[in-house]
Amino acid sequence: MKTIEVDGIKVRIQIWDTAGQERYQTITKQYYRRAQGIFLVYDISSERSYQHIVKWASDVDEYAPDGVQKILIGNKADEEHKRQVAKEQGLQLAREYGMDFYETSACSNLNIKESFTRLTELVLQAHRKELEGLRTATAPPELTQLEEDEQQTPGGHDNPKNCWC
Ligand SMILES: Nc1nc2c(ncn2[C@@H]2O[C@H](COP(=O)(O)OP(=O)(O)OP(=O)(O)O)[C@@H](O)[C@H]2O)c(=O)[nH]1
Repeated sequence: MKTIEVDGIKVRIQIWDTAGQERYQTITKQYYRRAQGIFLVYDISSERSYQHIVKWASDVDEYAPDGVQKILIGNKADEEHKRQVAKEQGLQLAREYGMDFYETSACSNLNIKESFTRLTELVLQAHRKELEGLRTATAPPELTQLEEDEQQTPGGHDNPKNCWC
């Protein structure tokens, strides 16, 4: 559990680290079910881990709820001398999936806070949109009509021709 502040709001996030190994896959899939945000992480010093992202992404599509927010991460950015995956490859893949992308380092604390803050922001935004959708769908018809009429009124108080008093 971690509390972080996003847009002045204190948000308590619960972080789960799934096992990457194949033999734990049955358990891993259960983590997806209630996730609101997911980091897909590869290791910039391992081309193989980058290739594996396709598999992770398809599992997420299959098992995570619709509307889950995702960010692609290239970790171990401190290991530049061992780099096998160019930053542009990460950016390209993230673009294909429509995700944000960060290169991070858990060792040198590069972009760790930034990526968690961004994912939390995306989850909050999605949650707000969902609430807004529900609010509109359940608003009484008269209220909806009134709101639409108000929006169509040109000028408002500054326009004497449209004065309602
Ligand atoms: N240099 C470097 N090493 C890292 C970094 N992050 C993790 N490691 C090392 O990479 C190894 C694997 O880290 P884990 O956190 O166990 O990786 P994981 O993906 O959770 O592994 P699984 O649980 O097996 O899926 C450990 O030796 C870590 O110390 C990083 O940013 N830079």
